[in-house]
Amino acid sequence: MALIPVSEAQQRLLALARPRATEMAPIGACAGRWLAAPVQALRDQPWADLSAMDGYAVRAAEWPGPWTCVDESRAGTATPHALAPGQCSRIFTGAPMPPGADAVLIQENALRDGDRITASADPLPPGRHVRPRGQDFARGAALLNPGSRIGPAQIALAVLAGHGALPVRPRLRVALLSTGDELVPPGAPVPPGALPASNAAMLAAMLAPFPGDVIDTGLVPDDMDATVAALRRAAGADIIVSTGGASVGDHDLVRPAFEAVGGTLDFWKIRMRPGKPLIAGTWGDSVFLGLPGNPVSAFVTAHLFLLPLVRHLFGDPAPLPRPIFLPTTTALSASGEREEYLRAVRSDDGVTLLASQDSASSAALASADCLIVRPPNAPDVLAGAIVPTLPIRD
Ligand SMILES: Nc1nc2c(c(=O)[nH]1)N[C@H]1C(S)=C(S)[C@@H](COP(=O)(O)OP(=O)(O)OC[C@H]3O[C@@H](n4cnc5c(N)ncnc54)[C@H](O)[C@@H]3O)O[C@H]1N2
Ligand code: MOO
Repeated sequence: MALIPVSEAQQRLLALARPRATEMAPIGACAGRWLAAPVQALRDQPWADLSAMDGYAVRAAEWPGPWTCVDESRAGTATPHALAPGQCSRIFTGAPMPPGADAVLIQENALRDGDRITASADPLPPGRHVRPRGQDFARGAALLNPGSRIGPAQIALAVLAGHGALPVRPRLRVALLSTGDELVPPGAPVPPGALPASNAAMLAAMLAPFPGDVIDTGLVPDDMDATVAALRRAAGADIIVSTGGASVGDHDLVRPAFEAVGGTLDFWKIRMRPGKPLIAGTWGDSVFLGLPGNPVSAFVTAHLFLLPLVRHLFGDPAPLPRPIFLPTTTALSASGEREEYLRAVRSDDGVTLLASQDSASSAALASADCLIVRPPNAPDVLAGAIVPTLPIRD
């Protein structure tokens, strides 16, 4: 198969995903998801003209008083009594204005003598310290659009609008397979020839912000039967992700095992560095992604393919990472025929390439906070040139 360009591979991968049904999720389970349908206000907010301050509800035209204080309105009061001319009501923040009152004299500006209230400062314009009914939103108003991300502020708005659940895509099930005879679990003794398996833990951390379950099917030896069995354990997940065994060596069995279980390959090998041997296809309702084993390759391909696929399955209308454009602080040499994703760090001066660009250099990856994107066959550029950069850390 010819190497395919990154952008084409991303589009093809997203097109493999089947649309998922919408569910109503309790509001406490909605953070980090995307709305699947519009959200309208089920009520007026505020529900009535409310006081914004603690003080006295008065008729502004009667300033500076005196008023006779005849009642009290507090948050929770449903039907405050109407005021006659010359009357006022004690009122607290969030309480409904009594009919007849149109302003609030804050208590710091009031002189009180028994029930007799007088203003001590500043004329009161009508509407002073009053939040009119529906000022925030009116019943029926369109508040949030489909495709918008649900964060803390959107949750507050939806709750105030009367919602206890929101329409979203269901939690995602992602199964992980780590292939390689050499792998031992994190923290286990590492005999000669062995390597701690870091990819599954890294991918689980990358997936952590998204609601769902990560199913780690464990370490899979480089053996056809074992790889097939691991894929069967992963069956039914929305996304199945393997790492390692994606390339062309005798022990790279992921692609043949995927085809042996009945998976349909869509593409293999991308014109990118690192990450060339990426495999993508479908198996039943699952999307399969075979990432390369090198930790940096696995990270970069997860960032460019797995996370956009996850966002797409949650209904994000713009799931692909968006570059920002920064000056490079050093000259960059010409790139080869593959698109390059160079590990780099950002500062006030721009973006600086890290010394090690080896796709096995986990230390360089851990100090990087962005990737400089070099298009295929890009020429040398001098320090100061503006280059597309993908942030990889919050
Ligand atoms: N003759 C060729 N050789 C290679 C090619 C090629 O085109 N022709 N491609 C190279 C590229 S590019 C990459 S990337 C690697 C990745 O290939 P694989 O996906 O088959 O990965 P492995 O060979 O299984 O492992 C590579 C490397 O990563 C380590 N590894 C594997 N799994 C994990 C894990 N879970 N945690 C941490 N490290 C892991 C593994 O021990 C190897 O050192 O192939 C090139 N070869
Ligand atoms: O594409 Mo590989 O990931 O360069 O090392």
